[in-house]
Amino acid sequence: MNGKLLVTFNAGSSTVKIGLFALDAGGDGAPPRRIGKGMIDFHRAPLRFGLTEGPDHFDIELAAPADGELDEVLSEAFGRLSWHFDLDELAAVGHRVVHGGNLFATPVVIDDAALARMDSLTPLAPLHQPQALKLVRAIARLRPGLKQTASFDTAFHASNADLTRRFALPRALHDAGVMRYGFHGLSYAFIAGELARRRPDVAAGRVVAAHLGSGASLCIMENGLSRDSSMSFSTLDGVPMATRCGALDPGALLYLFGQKQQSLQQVEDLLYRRSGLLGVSGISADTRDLLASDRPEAREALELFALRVAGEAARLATTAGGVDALVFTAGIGEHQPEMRAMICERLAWLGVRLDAAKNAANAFDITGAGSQRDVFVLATDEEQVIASEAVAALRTLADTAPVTPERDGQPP
Ligand SMILES: Nc1ncnc2c1ncn2[C@@H]1O[C@H](COP(=O)(O)OP(=O)(O)O)[C@@H](O)[C@H]1O
Ligand SMILES: CC(=O)OP(=O)(O)O
Ligand SMILES: [Mg+2]
Repeated sequence: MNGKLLVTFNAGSSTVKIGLFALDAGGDGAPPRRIGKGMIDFHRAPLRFGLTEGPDHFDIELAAPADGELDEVLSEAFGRLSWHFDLDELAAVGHRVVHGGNLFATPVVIDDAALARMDSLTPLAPLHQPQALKLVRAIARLRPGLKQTASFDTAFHASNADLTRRFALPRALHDAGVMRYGFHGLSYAFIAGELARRRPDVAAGRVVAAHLGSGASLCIMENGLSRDSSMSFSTLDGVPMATRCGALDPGALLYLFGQKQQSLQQVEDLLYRRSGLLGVSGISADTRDLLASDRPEAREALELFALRVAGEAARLATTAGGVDALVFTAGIGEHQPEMRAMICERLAWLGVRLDAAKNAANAFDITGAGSQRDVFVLATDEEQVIASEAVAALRTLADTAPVTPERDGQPP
């Protein structure tokens, strides 16, 4: 593989997280070493660009680009990177692509055909897929010939049993791909690896990992392999999220379309952007604001979140025939003791007990005295997984032609 540098983009629902990795660390087979990180936050945009140089670390801040400005922002970013690095040293850019459907079970080097297939899954992840693919196309225009890779959220759940993946719909629909996929797989892959490193005894068992961020889901892993998860066909299912509704009676949709004569666009906007914590509280999509509020609607949104997260943990335990440990991760999971306590109180019947002081300190092991399940807090790192998968994809598919530069939305 040529090049010693790797840039990663993790396009989530409310932010794009950027990673800068060195590939020269420790010789062949060593994981990419993170040397920089950054963020485009679409809600709390710093509206400036910066690259702060530490002893061996770069902090990158990018303006949240308005429509049509992405190329300029990225061009500036590559320009600034070139002050510090020879951009010919750039081996690839790795992307998180949320939906791989049943089209992608492993990371790939992106070519025109792969890009078209990823595009075809956009309706199933409208908050995520367009952002990631916009970045792919913008980078193809800016640096034609540079290899780009895609790592899929869905791929980690390929180990789920056929029965688990099935909706109770006619078989033909399942065969056509209408099934449970599961998301946040890059995060769960990182958690599985980190837990195996720190507590191999626990990782070998049945572990419910709760990725609680803007998007939120839970996954039960057995010996590090996904057995079931709360998100399914799209990024709407499972627990309530910042602005997404989580599991909903499909009869409510029939009512909205039929009796209320709502359009597809109105219902999509309602379910993806106006529901969840924002919809229930009417105050904010951010749990920090809700915890700080004394309004009863804020409390109700948080209680509903905790109830549904605990309920999913119990359902997932049924899939695996039990649960030995819980792991909390992502923004809420890593930083919010109050929310972890609310969820664990609802799992007290399972013998879950927290150590209040360790929980308050966001410690790794927050298991309380007499608890029948271990409880942990782990910081996730999706970018590290994207970087490792990019290296793997480049090794196996070294000859793939890179994406043809084109304007957004126009055929090549
Ligand atoms: N340092 C923090 N302290 C408290 N809450 C946090 C912190 N960071 C993130 N959160 C909470 O986590 C949620 C966002 O999760 P995050 O994983 O950062 O989002 P995303 O899914 O966009 O990556 C918000 O509800 C926010 O309040
Ligand atoms: C799949 C998903 O919801 O991702 P995020 O949490 O990044 O929005
Ligand atoms: Mg996220």
